[in-house]
Amino acid sequence: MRYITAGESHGPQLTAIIEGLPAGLPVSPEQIDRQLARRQHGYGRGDRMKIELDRVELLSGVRWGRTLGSPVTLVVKNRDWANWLEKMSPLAEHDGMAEAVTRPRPGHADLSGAMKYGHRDVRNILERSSARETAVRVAVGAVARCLLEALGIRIGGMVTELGGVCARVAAEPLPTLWERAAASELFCCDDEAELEMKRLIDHAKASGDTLGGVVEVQVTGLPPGLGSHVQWDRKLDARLAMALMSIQAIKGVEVGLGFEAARRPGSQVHDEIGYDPTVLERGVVSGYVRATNNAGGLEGGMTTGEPLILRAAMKPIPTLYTPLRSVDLLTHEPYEASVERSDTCAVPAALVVAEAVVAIELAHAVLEKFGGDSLDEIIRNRDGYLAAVRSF
Ligand SMILES: Cc1cc2nc3c(=O)[nH]c(=O)nc-3n(C[C@H](O)[C@H](O)[C@H](O)COP(=O)(O)O)c2cc1C
Ligand SMILES: C=C(O[C@@H]1CC(C(=O)O)=C[C@@H](OP(=O)(O)O)[C@H]1O)C(=O)O
Repeated sequence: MRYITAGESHGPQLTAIIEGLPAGLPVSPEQIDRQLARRQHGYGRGDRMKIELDRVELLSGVRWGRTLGSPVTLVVKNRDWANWLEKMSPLAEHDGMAEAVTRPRPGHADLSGAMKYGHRDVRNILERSSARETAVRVAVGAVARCLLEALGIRIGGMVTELGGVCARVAAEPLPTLWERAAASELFCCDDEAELEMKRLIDHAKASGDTLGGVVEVQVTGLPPGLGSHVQWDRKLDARLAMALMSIQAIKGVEVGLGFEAARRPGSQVHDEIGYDPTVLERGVVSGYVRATNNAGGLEGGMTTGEPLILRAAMKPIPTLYTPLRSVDLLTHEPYEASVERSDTCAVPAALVVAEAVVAIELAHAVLEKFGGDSLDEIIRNRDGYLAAVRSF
């Protein structure tokens, strides 16, 4: 399975084409719109989210609610386009530099992109580097989720840190934590920490500053053996890390214990292996059991069958309403950086994007492992494999 996205932040629409999905997969616009709405939610976002009401249009590859096996085209329209018809026109009859953005924002793609592509108007870079693109990536992720859910694989997550405030995550089953996160404005499971996070966002907004944070994505119901140890680009941990790092403003990824593993001796890191045949009676896939899951569900680039635990660190938003120092690209004189309408904090939105890219990578890994051109064929292949694992 592969996909590509296209579209500018203030252009008419965002488009994605997904190739390689099996036939017979139930997909509905409602399932996709639910994820799009989650991405728009979240305390600390700017005024753009008051304009947009993201909805998907399914333009190919789905008929009567099921995939055909042909490429699936997804479109999310930009409502803001109506306000940018002139500034974003594809037609040539415009004074190129009249309203050019020429003071690159530190931390955004502006300066490197302008030098690389030879644009003096930074808008030609920021339109595509903008995280508006993540709207359609979340739509692709929602389709990937449809495949995973058909196989009993569930994805959720929460914001675990924001502006330096850490949430205490109680030792409760994941579905309970996911429900609690869903009820919070910041997708946070710790009410006390959430209040403090909101206070920090208010303060940052009032002072023209911005905040980042950490999101955690969890996945349950995975069979052991997705991904492979045999080649660098088949290792699932590497592929998941790349997917997460591809999200705008993500600067670090952890698997399981993550960086904490580097600080502990092996005896306090690795998850000891036991065998308990009684778990098979409860429908658990394999009799091999682990008392801990410090590995976060991945060993040797393959799933272990334990829940997948991934964290991604988001830097603070680069556009500051109290701008940082920059230089004008036309005069080379020092100036304050340009101010584009902006979010104060988008960590909750980044969680939804992180879940989406993890879903996409896992759907890819499932299709590699179980092959098949239709969902039924994938399920048959999966069941054959699970029978082998059960008696292993
Ligand atoms: C959901 C989301 C919303 C974002 N909103 C903004 C924003 O309003 N203003 C801004 O300057 N950057 C925003 N960013 C971050 C920039 O898009 C990002 O920092 C920029 O593309 C440069 O890429 P890099 O940070 O990965 O190096 C957002 C990122 C995400 C994931
Ligand atoms: C539009 C979205 O996020 C945008 C991401 C973004 C950036 O620079 O990344 C800058 C802002 O764009 P605008 O100036 O048009 O408001 C955000 O609103 C979105 O998430 O849908």
